[in-house]
Amino acid sequence: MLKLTNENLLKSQCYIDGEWIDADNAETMDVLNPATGEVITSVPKMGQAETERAITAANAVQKNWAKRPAKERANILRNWFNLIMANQEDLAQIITAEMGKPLAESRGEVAYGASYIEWYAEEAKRVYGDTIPAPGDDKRIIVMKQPIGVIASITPWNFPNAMITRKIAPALAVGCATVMKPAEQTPLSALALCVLAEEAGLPKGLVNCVVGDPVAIGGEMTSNDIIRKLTFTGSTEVGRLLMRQSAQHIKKLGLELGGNAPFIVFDDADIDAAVEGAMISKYRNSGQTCVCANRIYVQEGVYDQFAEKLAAKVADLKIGNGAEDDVVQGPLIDDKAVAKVEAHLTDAVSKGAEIVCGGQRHELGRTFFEPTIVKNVTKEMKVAREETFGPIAPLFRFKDDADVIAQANDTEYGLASYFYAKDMSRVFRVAEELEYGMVGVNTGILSNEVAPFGGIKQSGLGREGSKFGLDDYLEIKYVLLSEI
Ligand SMILES: NC(=O)C1=CN([C@@H]2O[C@H](COP(=O)(O)OP(=O)(O)OC[C@H]3O[C@@H](n4cnc5c(N)ncnc54)[C@H](OP(=O)(O)O)[C@@H]3O)[C@@H](O)[C@H]2O)C=CC1
Ligand SMILES: O=C(O)CCCC(=O)O
Repeated sequence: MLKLTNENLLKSQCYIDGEWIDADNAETMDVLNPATGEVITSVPKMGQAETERAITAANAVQKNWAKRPAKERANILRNWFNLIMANQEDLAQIITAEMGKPLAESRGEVAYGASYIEWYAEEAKRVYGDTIPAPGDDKRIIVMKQPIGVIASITPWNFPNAMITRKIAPALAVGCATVMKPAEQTPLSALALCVLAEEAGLPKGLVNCVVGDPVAIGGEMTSNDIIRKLTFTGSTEVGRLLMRQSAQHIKKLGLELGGNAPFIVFDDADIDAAVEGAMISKYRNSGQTCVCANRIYVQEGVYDQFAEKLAAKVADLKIGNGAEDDVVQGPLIDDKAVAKVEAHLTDAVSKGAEIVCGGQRHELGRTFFEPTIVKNVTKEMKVAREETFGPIAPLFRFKDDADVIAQANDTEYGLASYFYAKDMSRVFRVAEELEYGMVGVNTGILSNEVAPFGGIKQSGLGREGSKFGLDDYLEIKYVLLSEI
């Protein structure tokens, strides 16, 4: 049973044009707690018509919002940030209830999500244009940056709060209006953010949240000409589909898609630090993040030592309902997620990998899976090519730098990568040669609001966070002034 201090944060209706409403056909869908299987509440199952109304509402207010001075927009966003932090515990309880991650991680996610609002509230005041020396004495060139207009966002279940703020905050800060569609497993965090957005003073219609049929909602978002940008976090498969659908109106796209992160431990690394980094990178959110270490490459001289130390740490992980004290591994999101983990493991073992620890569903049942380590993994196995999105640490052995860089880059993905080494010339060379949007050196965690998060290759387009993240919501206009 979800008990909140501020009960108003638990919503069972969607938020369109500043009103809390049901689906036109009154259909609903249940939101389940993945740790217990209990129904937390139900939410409307909306479709095309409601999405269209949300887009129209956003369009009606966008230009006025954009005209307000950046400082005014910033002050309202700052109110939103303050309210989120004041309600941090309730928002964390909601994340844990609908998504399953341990409460400590949920509290961290709320603060992490809010940090994007704080950062962009500040940064919105610095949307500088430019002047350019003109090619003739009778001419002047001015470059201005203007908000792109109405944007749509589609977000996943693994970070039900922060993936929304990371997209909405820069959009609102520069003067865009927004329509969001959260994942069907985790709509409650999104709706709670809307409650606080309203309280913070964000004008009616500026932030809209539509929950329901992904095909109908995504179809409207990509076919409605008012939407000028679609920002999506989720699987590469759905990203590709949305990109295809967006081609009709040549919409700007922000895509944060799948990853297949290599985590490399060189023989000169601090092995204890590398083990700590691997624990965070691999087992945060039970392995359900797109930047989780998916392939762990360990140089042959330190392979056994690393495997032994990692296994000792994994043995200490407490599994259970994320709402309970000291639990650090919650359930996986659903049966499909467990089936993928099992398929990857079965495939690896059938091709010669050896289970060091874990390897099966946990005795708690449901979607709890034991944190697992497998040794003697090779590139022929599924774990080498596909994102597992679960708590399996596959340990690959490598000989030298050239060998591991070639293996690490041998994937269509290019989101996050990590390596541990001390030698400075190696550090620079490897950081340059890894074909990834993000490289963590001697660290297992990369994400923060001041840095550009994003991938290359089939991991996506655009960047979120940092000053670079603002450009994704702005258009450049060049004005040529000519003397007459
Ligand atoms: N990059 C990342 O952060 C993430 C990667 N993944 C990867 O994807 C795999 C599958 O996870 P899954 O949750 O199914 O990811 P999806 O890509 O299916 O879901 C992400 C979001 O896209 C929506 N969506 C799904 N289909 C459509 C569609 N046709 N049109 C518009 N929106 C759509 C979902 O809505 P709805 O929930 O209503 O289906 C959800 O809001 C994971 O195992 C993992 O490998 C998953 C989540 C996050
Ligand atoms: O998995 C994701 O989609 C989001 C990455 C989490 C992070 O920001 O670190």
